[in-house]
Amino acid sequence: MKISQKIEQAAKEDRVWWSFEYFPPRTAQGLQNLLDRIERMRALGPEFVDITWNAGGRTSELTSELVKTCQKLIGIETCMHLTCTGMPKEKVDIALREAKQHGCRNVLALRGDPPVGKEWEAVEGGFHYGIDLVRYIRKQYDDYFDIAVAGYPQTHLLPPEEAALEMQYLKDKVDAGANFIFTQMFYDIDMFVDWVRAVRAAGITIPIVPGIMPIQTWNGFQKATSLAKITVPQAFLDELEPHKNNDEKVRELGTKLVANMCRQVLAADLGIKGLHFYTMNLEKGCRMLLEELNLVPRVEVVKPLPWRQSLTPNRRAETIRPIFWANRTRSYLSRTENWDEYPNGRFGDSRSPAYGELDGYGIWLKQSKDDALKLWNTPTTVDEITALFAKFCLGQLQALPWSDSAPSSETTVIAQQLAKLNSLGFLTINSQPAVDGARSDDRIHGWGPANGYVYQKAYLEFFVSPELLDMLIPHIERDINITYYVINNRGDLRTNTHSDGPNAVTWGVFPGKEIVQPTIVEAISFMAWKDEAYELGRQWAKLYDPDSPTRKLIDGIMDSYYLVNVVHNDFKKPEAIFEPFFKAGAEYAAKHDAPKTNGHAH
Ligand SMILES: Cc1cc2nc3c(=O)[nH]c(=O)nc-3n(C[C@H](O)[C@H](O)[C@H](O)COP(=O)(O)OP(=O)(O)OC[C@H]3O[C@@H](n4cnc5c(N)ncnc54)[C@H](O)[C@@H]3O)c2cc1C
Ligand SMILES: NC(=O)c1ccc[n+]([C@@H]2O[C@H](COP(=O)([O-])OP(=O)(O)OC[C@H]3O[C@@H](n4cnc5c(N)ncnc54)[C@H](O)[C@@H]3O)[C@@H](O)[C@H]2O)c1
Repeated sequence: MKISQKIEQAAKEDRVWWSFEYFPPRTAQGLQNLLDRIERMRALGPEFVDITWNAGGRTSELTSELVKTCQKLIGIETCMHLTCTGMPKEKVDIALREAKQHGCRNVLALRGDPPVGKEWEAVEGGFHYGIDLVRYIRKQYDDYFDIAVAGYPQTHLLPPEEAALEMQYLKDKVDAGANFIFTQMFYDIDMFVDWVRAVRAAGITIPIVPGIMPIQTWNGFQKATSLAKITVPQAFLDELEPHKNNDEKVRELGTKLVANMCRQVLAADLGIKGLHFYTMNLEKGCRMLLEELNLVPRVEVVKPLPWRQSLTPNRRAETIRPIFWANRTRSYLSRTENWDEYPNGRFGDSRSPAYGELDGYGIWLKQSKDDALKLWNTPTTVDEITALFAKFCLGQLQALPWSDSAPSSETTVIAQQLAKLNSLGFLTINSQPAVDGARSDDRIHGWGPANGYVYQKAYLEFFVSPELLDMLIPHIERDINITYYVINNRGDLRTNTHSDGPNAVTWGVFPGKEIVQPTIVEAISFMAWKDEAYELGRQWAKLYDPDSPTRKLIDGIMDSYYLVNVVHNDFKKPEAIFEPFFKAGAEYAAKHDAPKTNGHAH
């Protein structure tokens, strides 16, 4: 059924409705689990779901697969996003043909974001703007599909002539045949209301569906709003910031703030009866919001479900559950519901549907070309690169291609050690210090509910040259408490671990709760992350001319360096993780005599 018909029906019945957006997960297991989650979240009564399209098309086949499964097997009305980015006409044709074959009647036509540092460019034989896609779909499929387009309440803040131009573009998309508008997320209700009124004043009459992003964690909220440059009312910050180390509290307060905003949207006499939730593939935040709005019954205690076969085809025949649940298969399904409640992206569980995504649309450097060049200049030697990394760790550089925000406060505890490692040639991109039972409200290390204790194993992740790696490994292997994974850009993996299972590196003990284990290290997520890690380096290189020394230097590093992660499993020895690095670095220095001045590759 078309979404516009559903909207019409709900309006006739004068009832509020809602829908859920999901993105294609990064790993096969994440995908299986997302399907289970979508199926479970049906109980929350979404009118339909929609599936994002990955800019550049890396997981675009997955979008089609997901559309098919939701539409045919889960049996829920589905809207497919489709973008122009990296899509010649033939690929658009395939996507639309498959959508139709699968019974999908709804497409959100978008341009897609430009790759960073670049102007948006159409591929040869492709489309330029969302409107081109709208026209093409109408021409090819007449009115078979409902077509949605994107609207941006934030544009209302632009200078008047620019805002008017954006409004005209929106009007053109509607005149070209769009049936309804999904908006970008927003938190400023006044701005939203003004924008909707302006849309109506411009003669646009089709339904507007507001995009609602639940607030799930402080970091997630910060990242999502800064990436999309979304205005956040001061009242939100005043309420949330004092609790930024307690994600449970942030979500509780964030739910109230966002629910309040939703109530105002529904009450504002705008004719809006529907709310479109950006789930980020997470369940609890949406459920809490719907409960707070009294749209679904409140579930106080999640009772363990009895063991049952999954309805997802791939999981129907499953007899083995992941190692964590080996002895507790009965509670597996209900446990997986909440396993990624506080995703922190560092080394999340690759089985989680929410694994490794920040915006759901793809991986790009977060800086514009100008900003990137200002930050990182034009290094021409390895030493200049290591110096950038060392400066970042010391808090003297705002960002690296792999680290979009300044080091966290807990990183400052090991800043000197990290800076030294970097100057020795280990280019660190991620780390955590060991923590042996800090209070959960600890200013630096704390997280989670009050009156608990949190623990961490020391962790390091870095790029390193083959020669320096060869010197490091024997030192690492001398410490039986260290486990490591080494991978290159071709995907050859080496490890001294003896199981494929996850290694918990962050866990917390809280009153009246099971142990919470938000961060793990495991082979599958490392392998999935590896593509992204090398891709970020490639994108950095591409900011420079193809023949420039900087381009060649960074490409050379991405071609030859290994990506390594190391866990020191004895969390009572915070300094022990650094020792093998200092020894290997000293050995390297002795071999190369004056290592830090000549700038040769390590
Ligand atoms: C609800 C929603 C869902 C989204 N889902 C995805 C997704 O799944 N995958 C993804 O990659 N991205 C997604 N995005 C992001 C979106 O692709 C980007 O924001 C993109 O930059 C704009 O797409 P659009 O279709 O709104 O752009 P368009 O309407 O094509 O506009 C793009 C730009 O071109 C300008 N423009 C438009 N028409 C003309 C014209 N005729 N002449 C000159 N300039 C013009 C506009 O001012 C605008 O700056 C989503 C955004 C929203 C709001
Ligand atoms: N490593 C993985 O397996 C993995 C898995 C999924 C996603 N990712 C991606 O990794 C990135 C980081 O994820 P996050 O949310 O944990 O990031 P984050 O920015 O929170 O960084 C994690 C920790 O590492 C520290 N850190 C950041 N840059 C560092 C550097 N250069 N050297 C040493 N320490 C540094 C930070 O201070 C922080 O404490 C994201 O882009 C995420 O998508 C990584």
